[in-house]
Amino acid sequence: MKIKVCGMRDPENVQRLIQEVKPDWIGLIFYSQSSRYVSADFAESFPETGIPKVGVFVNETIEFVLSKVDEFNLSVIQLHGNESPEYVRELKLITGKKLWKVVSVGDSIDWETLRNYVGLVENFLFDTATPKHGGSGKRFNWQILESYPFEKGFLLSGGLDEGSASEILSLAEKMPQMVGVDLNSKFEDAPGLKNIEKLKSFKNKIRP
Ligand SMILES: O=C(O)c1ccccc1NCC(=O)[C@H](O)[C@H](O)COP(=O)(O)O
Repeated sequence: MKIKVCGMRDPENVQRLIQEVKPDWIGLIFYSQSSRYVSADFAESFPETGIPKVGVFVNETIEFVLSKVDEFNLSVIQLHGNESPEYVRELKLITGKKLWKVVSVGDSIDWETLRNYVGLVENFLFDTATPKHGGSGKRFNWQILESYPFEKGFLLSGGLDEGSASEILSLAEKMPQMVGVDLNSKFEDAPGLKNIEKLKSFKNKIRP
């Protein structure tokens, strides 16, 4: 089970994360209305981690995404808005990067709508629907995922906390397509500042 820690931006906090937690991905949020927004000023102070960086974007222009891919040496582009399959196809052609499409989950999911993305993205990421797009700290009803009809991998997200570990492992047993989890606000002392002890404890539970 892979781990993405999202919403990082404090250089010292990033260093501790790399040394003590060693997640599989580090998420940087390029959505200006997020309290975890990574502005251009961070590019120079952001340490080179050796861990793949995932850039999170919400309905951005391709030019903006390209500029952040270059500035921050991003490995993965996470699309967290209403990006169409046509947009995703164009971005994939231009950047050649791995793309993750976020599915904002409310009461149900229309699997047919997702079918158009299957050949384009590396993974889906299921997160709780919220007007702020992400970082809500709220869980959705994971039972909805049990009818997931694709072989395509996905990450689970939305309000995951230390107490979620055993339920996550049970879900992963039922769903081999689940490649990882995305951790954010429930592991924070302040927006963009992660609690390293909580993350270590969660990682030990999920990958003892
Ligand atoms: O975290 C944010 O502030 C955010 C805002 C707008 C779009 C995406 C955002 N976060 C991206 C993520 O992938 C989060 O990890 C995901 O939404 C889960 O967050 P949480 O519910 O706090 O665990």
